[in-house]
Amino acid sequence: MFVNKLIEFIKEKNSPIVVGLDPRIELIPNVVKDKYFKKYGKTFKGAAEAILEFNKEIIDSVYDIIPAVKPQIAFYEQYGIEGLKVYNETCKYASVKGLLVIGDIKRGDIGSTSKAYSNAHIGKTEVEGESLEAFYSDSITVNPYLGDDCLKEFVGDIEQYEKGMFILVKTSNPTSSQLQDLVVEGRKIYEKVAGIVNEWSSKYIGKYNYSSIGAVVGATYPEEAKNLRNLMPSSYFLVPGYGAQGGTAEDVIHNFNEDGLGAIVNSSRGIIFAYKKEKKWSEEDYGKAAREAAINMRDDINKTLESHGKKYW
Ligand SMILES: O=C(O)c1cc(=O)[nH]c(=O)n1[C@@H]1O[C@H](COP(=O)(O)O)[C@@H](O)[C@H]1O
Repeated sequence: MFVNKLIEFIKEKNSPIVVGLDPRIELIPNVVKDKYFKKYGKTFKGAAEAILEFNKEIIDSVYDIIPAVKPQIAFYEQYGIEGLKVYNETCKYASVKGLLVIGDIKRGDIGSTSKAYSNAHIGKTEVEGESLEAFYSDSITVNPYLGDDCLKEFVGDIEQYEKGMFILVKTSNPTSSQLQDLVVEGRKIYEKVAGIVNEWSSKYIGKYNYSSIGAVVGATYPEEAKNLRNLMPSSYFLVPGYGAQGGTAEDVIHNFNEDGLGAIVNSSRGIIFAYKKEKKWSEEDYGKAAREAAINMRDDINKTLESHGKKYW
């Protein structure tokens, strides 16, 4: 079951953090880019191959200190088919290195279309009686705004293939309140979504009392997190927004339960492009810089959890 593995990896590595693999070609070191642009020209193929080498070095540098990575598919899609191939190669490489892969795909459509998205990312696609895997991931992000019949289509594959999903509840962006905080029938919309997530979560609880059906709760909304933690006690929270978006360890603390579990905090730019932030790093050191940034983030969150009496393992 996805959530059991996630918890075991978090405990083994003493690390409730996720590294987001959101490559931006303009920030990839020239030593990597130049090689591929020379070989393939300034093309999608050149960009995609540079991204793959970059991602592999990042994964090699952090795989032993984190439980999971989260590639955001948009950063690959923008390079067309070549980008999508590299998305999948990145997911598989991370998995071979012993990491859980959270495919940040944010899908959701009418039921029958959601099923096709589910086949593509956490299930299998049938071709004349053959069951084939399109893209590899252990868990995905899902947009709930089409309602229950959309979510239901992902749940079948979660059960059958022991995968997970994180449903968007309260997102980290500055204007997330514009729609998510509207009050309808006495409750904010994100609270209503939390109610739906809680219902789905409680049907798929693993051996550590957490569910493979989780929620996305932005690090930038600590007050809302307190409320959401109570509304979805068994849901695992994916918490993006630490670092580059301004979220701090203190901000994310309410996403964790008293057992020190219940949340996994993501940082993308802050880790993978850490080499850009300090003069001490040369371009070639981008892997080392990412490792140091991931260790600092892990220690920051662990120290803060301990100071709140929330870490017991
Ligand atoms: O689902 C997500 O991962 C997500 C939800 C959300 O509310 N906010 C958010 O930033 N994200 C993703 O988390 C990552 C944040 O990246 P950084 O801001 O670079 O750390 C990006 O991949 C976003 O798409």
